[in-house]
Amino acid sequence: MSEPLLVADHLTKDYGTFRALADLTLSVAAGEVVGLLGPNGSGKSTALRLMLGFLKPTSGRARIGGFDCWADSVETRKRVAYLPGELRLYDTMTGRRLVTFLGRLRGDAPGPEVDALAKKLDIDIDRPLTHMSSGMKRKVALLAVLVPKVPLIILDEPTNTLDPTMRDELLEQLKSARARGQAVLFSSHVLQEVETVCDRVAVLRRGELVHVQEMSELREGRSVSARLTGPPPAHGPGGAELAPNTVSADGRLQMTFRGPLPVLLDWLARQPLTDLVIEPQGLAPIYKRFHG
Ligand SMILES: Nc1ncnc2c1ncn2[C@@H]1O[C@H](COP(=O)(O)OP(=O)(O)OP(=O)(O)O)[C@@H](O)[C@H]1O
Repeated sequence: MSEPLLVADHLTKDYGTFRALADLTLSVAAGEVVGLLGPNGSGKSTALRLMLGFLKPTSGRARIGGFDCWADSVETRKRVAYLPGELRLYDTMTGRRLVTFLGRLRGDAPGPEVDALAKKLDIDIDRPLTHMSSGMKRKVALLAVLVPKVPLIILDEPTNTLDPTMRDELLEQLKSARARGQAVLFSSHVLQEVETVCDRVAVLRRGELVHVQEMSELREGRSVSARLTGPPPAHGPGGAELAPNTVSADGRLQMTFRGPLPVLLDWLARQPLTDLVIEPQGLAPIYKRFHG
């Protein structure tokens, strides 16, 4: 069986005596969207820059399409479109010239999709970049990343400086990229955006991978919060055992339920409730476990 599109294999980076990334092993398959989640300084950008061949690993390696990201960086970069966390654009160009220039560097001639995408992102790409706000420049950079149909898109905190409408548009664009079979790896510290779009989420803490979450597992779960006015129930939904701290001393019920909704509703209907919230299970409790 061939290896996944992107493979990080015990990837480690020290800056002097400081270990910014420790032993990261992670893969991204074609057509998969993976989020790299962690607070400031947890090693997200370092991981992405190692995968792009901008940094030499202290030990371990990363491969894209079977090529080593450091030793064969020309080959690996042909397969990747990258949005850096901090932009350095050629300010004298218009947005259109920049996108065309970057396309030509990889041997593509961007077609009419540039204008369609510019319209969706609500940018005038014929304005010089010097006349654009930082959010507009970021949208031009996003356009340059979304136009080429490369196997892998890597984005470092792509929603930074985007307004909420544009953030949603970007997430839609990432879903479209997945539907075309492109893989996406992006860093973020915003739980809600990774929940919306990712197939898998990798949580970093101080340079270490502390958790990998398949989002499909969470989407099957529901988080239930309620207040009980009577004694705690003897059993959970469908007669299942209840975990010991499901109901606190002051009557607050907090649980996760996986199973058919009617079973949950039937059980809840028989409890002495004054308050009830049922939500899709999100990443928040998992993230809090590592970054509480
Ligand atoms: N060139 C460098 N020299 C020394 N230390 C560095 C260098 N670049 C990053 N670091 C340190 O490595 C750690 C990881 O940084 P990195 O930029 O990878 O984190 P991050 O998760 O992307 O953070 P943010 O969310 O703030 O962008 C931080 O402690 C940072 O200070």
